[in-house]
Amino acid sequence: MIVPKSFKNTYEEPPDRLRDLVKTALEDGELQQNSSRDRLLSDHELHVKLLSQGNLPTKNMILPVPYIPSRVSIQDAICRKIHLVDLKVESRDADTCILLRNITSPYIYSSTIMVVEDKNGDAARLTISNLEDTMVDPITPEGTLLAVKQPCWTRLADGGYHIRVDHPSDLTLLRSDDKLVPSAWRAVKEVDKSKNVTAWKKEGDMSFLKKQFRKALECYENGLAYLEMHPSLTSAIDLYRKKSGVNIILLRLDDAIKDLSSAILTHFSSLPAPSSPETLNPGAIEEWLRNHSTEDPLNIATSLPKGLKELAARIKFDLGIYSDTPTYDLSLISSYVGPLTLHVDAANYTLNTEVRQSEGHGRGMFAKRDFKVGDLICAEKAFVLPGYLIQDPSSDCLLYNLGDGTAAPRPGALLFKELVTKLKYNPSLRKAFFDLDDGGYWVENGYEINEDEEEIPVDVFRVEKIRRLNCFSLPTRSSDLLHQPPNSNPELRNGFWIHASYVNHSCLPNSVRTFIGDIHFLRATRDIAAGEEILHQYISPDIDIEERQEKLRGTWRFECDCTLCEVDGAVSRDGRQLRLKLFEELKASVMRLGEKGTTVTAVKKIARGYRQIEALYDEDVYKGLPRLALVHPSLFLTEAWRGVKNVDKTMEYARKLLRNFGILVKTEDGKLEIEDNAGIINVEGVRALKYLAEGHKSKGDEEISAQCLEVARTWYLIITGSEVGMSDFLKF
Ligand SMILES: C[S@@+](CC[C@H](N)C(=O)[O-])C[C@H]1O[C@@H](n2cnc3c(N)ncnc32)[C@H](O)[C@@H]1O
Repeated sequence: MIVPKSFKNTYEEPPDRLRDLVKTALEDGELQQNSSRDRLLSDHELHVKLLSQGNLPTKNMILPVPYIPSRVSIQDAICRKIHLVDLKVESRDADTCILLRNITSPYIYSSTIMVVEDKNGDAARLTISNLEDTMVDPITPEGTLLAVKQPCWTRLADGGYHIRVDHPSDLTLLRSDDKLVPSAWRAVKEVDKSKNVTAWKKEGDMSFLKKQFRKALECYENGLAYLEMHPSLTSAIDLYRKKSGVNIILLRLDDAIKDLSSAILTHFSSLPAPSSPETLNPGAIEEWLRNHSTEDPLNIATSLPKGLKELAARIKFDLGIYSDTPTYDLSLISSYVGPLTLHVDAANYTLNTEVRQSEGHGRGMFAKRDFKVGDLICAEKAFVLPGYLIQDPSSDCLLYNLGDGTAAPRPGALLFKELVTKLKYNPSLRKAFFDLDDGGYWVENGYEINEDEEEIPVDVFRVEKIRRLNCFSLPTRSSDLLHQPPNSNPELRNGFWIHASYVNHSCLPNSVRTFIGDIHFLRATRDIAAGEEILHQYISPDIDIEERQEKLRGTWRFECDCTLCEVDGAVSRDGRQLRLKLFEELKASVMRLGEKGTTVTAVKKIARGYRQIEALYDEDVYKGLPRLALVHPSLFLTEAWRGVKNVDKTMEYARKLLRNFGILVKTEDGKLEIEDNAGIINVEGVRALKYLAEGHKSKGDEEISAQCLEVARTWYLIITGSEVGMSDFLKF
């Protein structure tokens, strides 16, 4: 087929044009003439052809103006069945549903697009958004029967209309024997009766190797159907095991549990009579797989073959195993993790923290016991952390939210899609996710919260709200950040941790979060008493209080009320602006120096500028608090004095650097003392301690030097999550 030169890809929607459409779409509600069937089909064919030729743009995932998912069941009598001729422009009725049949091979890129027909033979374009789908293993191959709830004609940016499905629960794939399916469509595709179980298994395995996971599931199911007529326990165990493994890959843990449970029951029924634990039934096995513990009260695992035991362990780790000891082999975990291997088989440790109402911050996380500086407060495996190669352009995508005009780059867009997929296929995991802060979205949109609701619907707009308010940005391993060249801006991943989502923000935190692959560690940066709220920094604080409050307001809709914000906020506007002006001037001088190279005279000039800013901080007011406008200048001066080998000045400015983070260091009577340790612990602080250790050693104060290094080691662990690379980092 020749693609005409004038061809325009109207399947990849330009967000700017859609944004304009959103603004003008309000007057709608009329019936609309659709394109002809022939035109739709030829247009579709061209798009599929173009896609198969490669040359793919960045994926634009688009969330339109929010609407609530339909809550009626398609099987309910109140759910009115309508046809394509009944659809109205930009107007949806939550009690309606349309039955459709896909008559094309789908186009799968930013979304899944196909041409469908209804019972009357009318045709239309259907776009399914927000679901993981692939051309090699499409969710809706040609011939698929679908029911779409609350359908409406949605305007396309380049003219024309389509039915657009955003909420996964508004779409149901129908089996051909479903009573809703019109009789004309019931010409059931006969299962190939000539195939025996071995043939189905083989075909399933081949599909699996070609990454056609859904096809593999279908083959294994056909194999199991064959076994109903020709029973074989060994084959049944094998097929259930394979299905369970495929479901894990597809993130369908609820289904994987059912399959594994069937495999285990079949296994026990194949053994001589008393081998099976007494009260074994599907419920008991499911309970064991979901008990979040290594405990096995019914002693199921012991007599399982290796394959089933491994699957059980995989599922248990994916659902989270909770341990009561904070013991982790950090070097080993760290050595497993790489750009494509984020998954770590490690247990969660959360029992010494609890979530409860905090004062003025909504819910928060609280200490249930005392923690010492450096202690692990909690550790948790990710709910979702998408794996992809950061340099790989084929995973480039953006998520446009037309409702609030925001756009999330690749890390957020991929996290959103994987969250929607995981929630869609695992109703059992929805409650914990949807309990999180959605910024009031659901209530504001009139959705009644029903605690007993059996199946919480997956509202994609709500998922996105929760993602934005609760996700973390992270490197593959926190220690990787220490090895980045200065001023480099590496792309960070976006991941989701449920327990950690309850930690509130403070610019003066008492904990620091780190990541090794998909495990999150939170450590105490100072001693914390039982009952205290655990706080970390959502973002490192800007020097300018207005800017930092603006950032917190913009993303999280609150203003920080920590002591630093209180004190910074009490400085007059003129005073703050003078600080900023001097800071900017000093920064420009440092930049100019960078071009010429550093001399002692030049460093002294910067030190004068430093003192000018320092004079603007009232030491009584800022006692024990960070002086953020002095952090970068003191950092520069510490390195500069070290560069010209002036030990005393290096130590003086290293101490000042720590002071500017709110950490007072005294080295009197041959002892290191860290006073008022309420400040901010980060890599610069660790480096400052290392320089102090180096300086004291060169002066023969071995003991203080060793004490500085000891504190530096604890801080290194706090900020990277492990000891990996510590001795190299602290070497001098
Ligand atoms: C990641 S959630 C933290 C848990 C949340 N408090 C809850 O009840 O689920 C982020 C939200 O918590 C609230 N929050 C966090 N830190 C806060 C603070 N320092 N002051 C006021 N609200 C805060 C804000 O509403 C923010 O959008």
